[in-house]
Amino acid sequence: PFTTDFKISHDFGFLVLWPDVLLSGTTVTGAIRCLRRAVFGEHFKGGDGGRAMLLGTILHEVFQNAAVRRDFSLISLKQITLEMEKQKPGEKGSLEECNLAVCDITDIEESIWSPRFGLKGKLDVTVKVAVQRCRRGSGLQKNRVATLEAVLPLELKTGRESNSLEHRAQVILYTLLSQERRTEPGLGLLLYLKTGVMHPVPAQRLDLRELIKIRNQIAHHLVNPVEWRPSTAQEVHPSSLPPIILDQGTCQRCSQLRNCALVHSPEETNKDQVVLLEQQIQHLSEAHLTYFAHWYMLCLCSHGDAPMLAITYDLCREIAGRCIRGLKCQGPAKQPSAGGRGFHQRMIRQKPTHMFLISAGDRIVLSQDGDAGSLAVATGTLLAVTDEVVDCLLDSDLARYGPSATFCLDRDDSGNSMNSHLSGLSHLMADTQASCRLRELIVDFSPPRFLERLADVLPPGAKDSVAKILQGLNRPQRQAMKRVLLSQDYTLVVGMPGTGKTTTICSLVRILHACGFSVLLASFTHSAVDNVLLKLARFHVPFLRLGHAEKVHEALRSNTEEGLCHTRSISTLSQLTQLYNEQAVVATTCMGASQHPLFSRRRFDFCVVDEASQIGQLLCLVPLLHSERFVLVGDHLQLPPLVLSTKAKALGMHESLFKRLERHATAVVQLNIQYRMNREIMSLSNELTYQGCLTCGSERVVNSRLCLPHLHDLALDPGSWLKEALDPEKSVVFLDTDQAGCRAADIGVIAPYRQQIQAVSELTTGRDWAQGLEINTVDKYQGRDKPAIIVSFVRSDQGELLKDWRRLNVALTRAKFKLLLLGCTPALRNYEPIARLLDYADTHGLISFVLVLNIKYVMKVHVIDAAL
Ligand SMILES: Nc1ncnc2c1ncn2[C@@H]1O[C@H](COP(=O)(O)OP(=O)(O)OP(=O)(O)O)[C@@H](O)[C@H]1O
Repeated sequence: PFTTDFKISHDFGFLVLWPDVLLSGTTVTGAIRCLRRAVFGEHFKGGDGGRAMLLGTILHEVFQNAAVRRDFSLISLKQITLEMEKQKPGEKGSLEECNLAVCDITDIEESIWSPRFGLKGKLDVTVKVAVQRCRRGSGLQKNRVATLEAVLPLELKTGRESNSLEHRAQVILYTLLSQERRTEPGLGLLLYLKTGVMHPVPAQRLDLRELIKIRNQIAHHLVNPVEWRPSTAQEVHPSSLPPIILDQGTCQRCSQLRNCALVHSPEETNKDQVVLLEQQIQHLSEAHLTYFAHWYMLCLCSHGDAPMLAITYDLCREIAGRCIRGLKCQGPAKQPSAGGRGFHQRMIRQKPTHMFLISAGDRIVLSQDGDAGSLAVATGTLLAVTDEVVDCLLDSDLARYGPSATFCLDRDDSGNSMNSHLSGLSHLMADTQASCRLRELIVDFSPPRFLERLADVLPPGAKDSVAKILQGLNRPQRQAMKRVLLSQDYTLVVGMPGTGKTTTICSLVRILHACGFSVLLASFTHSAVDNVLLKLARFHVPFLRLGHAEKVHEALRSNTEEGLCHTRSISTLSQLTQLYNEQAVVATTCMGASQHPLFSRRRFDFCVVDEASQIGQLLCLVPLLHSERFVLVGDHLQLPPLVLSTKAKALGMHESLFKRLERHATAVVQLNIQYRMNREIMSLSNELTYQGCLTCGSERVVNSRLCLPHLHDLALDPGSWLKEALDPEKSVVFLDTDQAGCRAADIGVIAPYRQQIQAVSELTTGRDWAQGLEINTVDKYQGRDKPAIIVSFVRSDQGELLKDWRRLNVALTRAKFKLLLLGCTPALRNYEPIARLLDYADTHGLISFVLVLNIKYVMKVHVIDAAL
């Protein structure tokens, strides 16, 4: 039970600062030698790796598999098996007064999050041991041997047997994590796979205290990444970092050396260190360093504002749609298809609660319901969700908790996307040819170069196939193909709403492929990548889809690495290398491009990035680092990158790379022929955003109307607002609620606020007539469309979201045949973009009547909606 008084003494208790910052054992122990490196390690993740880490991972896995089977002779990788066989745990355990034998394996990769100690981690192996303890005494009690059973964390080490401070410290921290699940073990085990020697590591209070102190220092630096000094010109500055250590040897081998050099200031270094650090950045100009400093600070700002631990036991979470409680496993977990990994678990929902902040594809974390001690028993991905069931891919099997256990599912926000952004920034500053060229284009704004003649790039043999692909395209789309083929550096393709971006990208990839170029296709989300690939697959262009198979569209799984390895029976490293090298088209998310080993050995002729105006500037750099030329497809007049931190946004973090490079008009081609909206709906966006530049692709598009076959059966009163609102000939109707006092919260499909969506969903969830009705924010609708859209503007007072004209533009360009806008015109006139829209609607007779609404009519709206 919580009290307000906590007592910490020499012998009892720890002071844990910022307990919501969960740090891994590796991070804390890494800080023993250099605290600064540990802080950088959390910011610029992914710097370590290489052969040693790969071997380590393989060895861990082989050992863990053998341990689970309790048979160290059966592993298919024979060479390693032989070594493993000699290294069974328990053979050489020794501690002066402890004789210890492993009797059972309780768990493998047990994941534990501990907000109590501010730590998290995965225990390599959790073992049950029998400890024979020799009790010293006198007389008859002399040298009595007691056998105790205990469950202990066992840490595997694959490198040299050092029994080092860091290794022991890691085990000690795992004894703290273990306390979240069972009684304090007071002891952990350290097993060196190379020699087979196992060291028992007692968790002494003094060691624990020192390690918690180090953890607190790292947490302090992570929580306070920037300082606000309002009196200075810049106002916000990076906070001071832990000091640079004075050990040249350690620094020279450090994976964070470049990042350390990029942020160091001369006054914090000694003479020798200055030389070492300056060497790392001597290739950079003042402008490059300024770019680095600016974006580094933006990332820190945004990181400092990000919520820390998503899972606090807050009763409001369920009501706010942030979690699903009361989930029960429906039968045992299945193994995923085609060599996939993890546990495919279907869970039954006890009631269909709303969950607006979690959707398929999200990273999730499962905790045991109502038991703070069993936080994060599994993590994974949400595959699908209905009112009745939830399908997840998990990293551990929930069977061990028994059939009656109930779980709570939360979105896992602990993974920090800032790492990928900073990794992009750090690589941009590297001393390589590719980074140097990108710096010239992006930081120095060197004008992009173009060839004069297509004949210089088009191989004669490809002419016919290229001409055939071009046939299906309209003039601006063909123009875009030509510009890309002539480009030496980059092209920006502006895809206005409904202008066939996917068709254009797909044709572009086909043409580049036909010309013999290799292409890296990237986007922000998995679904956007798959969207293009699904189209591409129809044209039989071979491609490799990187990414976890379970996150990839079912129809594309045979093109994933797992799928291709399976169908081609790839089992050796050289076969895998060949697969990586021979694929002319490779597709990935931007984040995926920062992690996959393929990118350490391969460059592409072109990189095509979809949704580029919505991708953060630094994240967009990640795939570009692996190609000679790039094409960004987007529209900066639609939604910009999402930046949650208001401070970072105010300082310019929402500037996409697409927007930054748009200053070079020669690089820009516009797609302005659209196939989505009829003329009336399109005219709103033309008036508001595109200055009349957007045109309809055909007469059919111009005159298309919503088809309502049952409209006449409804016998609506002549002159009623509903009759007018549903009239297919009136493609745009603005329902003015000013005098009627209608609660706008009662109607709507697109709304700018989550609370509004929640309110409307509560009225419709589970009702037959609302089946398939989609209610969402503008942001979730970007890139999509529907035959009819109802936009509820909601507010009758000032609000930030409505001020964003790009958001308004997206809301107005989702409907194909019918757009109903609902709002209070006098209030909405306070927003400049909407005022312009209202003027336009007014002069074109689109604001047709004042609405008098009561609850009867609300129900009618829904009934009619079902009839659509
Ligand atoms: N050149 C064209 N001629 C005829 N129809 C086209 C052409 N280009 C695209 N379309 C049509 O336009 C519609 C939208 O195209 P597509 O699926 O490529 O766009 P999208 O990427 O979903 O839309 P957006 O441009 O809004 O992102 C499709 O029905 C497609 O067939």
